[in-house]
Amino acid sequence: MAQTSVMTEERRGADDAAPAPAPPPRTAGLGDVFRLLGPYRGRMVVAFALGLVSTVVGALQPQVVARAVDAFDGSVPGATIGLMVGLLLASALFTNAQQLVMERSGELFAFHTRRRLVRHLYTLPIGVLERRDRADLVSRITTDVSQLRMVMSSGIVELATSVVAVVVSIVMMALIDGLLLALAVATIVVALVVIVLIGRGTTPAGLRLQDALGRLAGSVTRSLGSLRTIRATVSTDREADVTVGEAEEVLKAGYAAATYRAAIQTFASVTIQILLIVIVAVGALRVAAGELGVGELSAFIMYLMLMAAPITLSAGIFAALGEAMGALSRVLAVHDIEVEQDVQVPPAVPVAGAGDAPTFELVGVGFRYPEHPDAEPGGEAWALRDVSLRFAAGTTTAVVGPSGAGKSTIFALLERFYDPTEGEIRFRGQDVRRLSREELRRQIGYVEQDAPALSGTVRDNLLLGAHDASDAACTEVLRQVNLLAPGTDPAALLDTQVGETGELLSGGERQRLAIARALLADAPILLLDEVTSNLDSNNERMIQALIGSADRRRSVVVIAHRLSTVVSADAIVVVDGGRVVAQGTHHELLGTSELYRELARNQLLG
Ligand SMILES: Nc1ncnc2c1ncn2[C@@H]1O[C@H](COP(=O)(O)OP(=O)(O)OP(=O)(O)O)[C@@H](O)[C@H]1O
Repeated sequence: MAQTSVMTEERRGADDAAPAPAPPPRTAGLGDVFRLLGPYRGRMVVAFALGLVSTVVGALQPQVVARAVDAFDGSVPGATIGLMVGLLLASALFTNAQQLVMERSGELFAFHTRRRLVRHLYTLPIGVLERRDRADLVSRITTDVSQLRMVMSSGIVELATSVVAVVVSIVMMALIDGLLLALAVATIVVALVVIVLIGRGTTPAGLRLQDALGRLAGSVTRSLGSLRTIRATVSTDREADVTVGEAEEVLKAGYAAATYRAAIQTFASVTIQILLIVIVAVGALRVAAGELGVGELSAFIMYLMLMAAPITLSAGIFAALGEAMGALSRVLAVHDIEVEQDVQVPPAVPVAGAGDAPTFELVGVGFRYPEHPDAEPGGEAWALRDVSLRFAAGTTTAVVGPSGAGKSTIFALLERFYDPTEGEIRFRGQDVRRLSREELRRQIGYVEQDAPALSGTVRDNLLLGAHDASDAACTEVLRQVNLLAPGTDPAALLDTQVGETGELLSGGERQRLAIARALLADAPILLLDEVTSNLDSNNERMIQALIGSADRRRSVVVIAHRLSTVVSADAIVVVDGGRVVAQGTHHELLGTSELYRELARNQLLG
């Protein structure tokens, strides 16, 4: 029984190892809109109420005008003019208040949506993020949310207020003339049915447009990120053509969306014009027949105009609603991806304090990246196969092997960017899936291969790993890694901008900055992936001395191609084709491992 439960847990671990695949995009529906707008219900009711008052006040105007026309005797009484001005001002006041509430709610809605999206995005599994177009994700947070904001907040309230304006106008028109009203209502119902039918095409068109915009952003980001390579390979025109090609796709999708928008808007305004002509013609006949007064006809036409504005406005909103639905579908698609789960195998346990237990232990670990979900177990497509390893506390272990052997993948599993497909990783004796990822990561100072720096200052980069470190502590680690040349002003250095991905620094400076960051964080375990590849021999020796675990306080695991950097390590692990093929000290391996001997011979160490 106990065995079954272990098996179940192991199986679950294996399933969890693959990041959740992006679900097939689903088209957002009205249900999603109402769910999203739920928290803004109060504000929308206030906006609606203000709109209602403004509409009712506006609806009184034609009555005043009709009376003034019918009672016209050569002069307009001051009271009537005063009343009209008063109504106008009151209507403007309420309209302004309504607009303000709506616009502010819209901004709040956009902020909340972005906040949720950013928090969600930043906690998605690395495996998912690495496979998504990042610029497209950015455009979902920026342009898609803006698109949504326009329609969701103000659009919905305006739609509701428009309905009220239409209803109020209809009631007032009914009081004036039943026949004219019947004509107007019949025409408007037909128009609405046609608008809804055309509107159905706007959602897919909007989705295509937003997707095309996302791809355009991706193309520009890709090119700007590799500008030097593009210039050096004389590929500027070719790359520009690719990006312009994406812009053309936006144009095509934009044309399609515009066609629907134009059709809806045109249909709405033509219907209103025809209706006006018909009402004026029929109304004139009825005035001639003595069945309707001139003032009444004027009032009727004013109500028709009052109704026309919201109808045209609604048609516009309806057309934009389709595009907003497209944007909403793209925002929801990100929300639907499962975030990185923290503790995957209950019960959760706290991370144990440092002791003599091995820091990390890999037991029969096999791993395949999500690209190869169906790869035969243990086959070539597996990045790691049956790896069993222990990293003893307080020692320096080196991992060596040919390119593509799986060295960085081991680090990715220790950091829990991925979980093993098979087997188990333990940290101080505990299955890492029982530990909080954040707590585990706090125990590790990790310096990635290529050591990218983040846009910002040198100080920003250092504080990533130790948020509260003082300038003095920052300066000290910079001095330790030889980044603070004699005579340099430490404050000025800390304030120096490093460029978008650290491109204002040399490769070696970037590496030393990354090491300084890890040193400042002062974690008990250091994982260093090829961190001295760009350093001259002086700096390399200095860094080695610095990160070495001479005082056995720190456990260090270092990946290195240059064997000179690892000969003094306490243990060396040789990896090839995803398997551990040998382990031992430098001297032991020279005797036992053909691959290590070959690596050493090639580097003139043998
Ligand atoms: N994020 C990833 N997604 C898919 N496959 C990957 C990913 N990272 C690495 N791989 C593949 O996994 C295998 C092992 O790669 P890994 O980066 O661990 O090798 P390495 O030994 O660190 O190589 P190098 O010394 O060149 O850095 C390679 O076949 C590589 O193509």
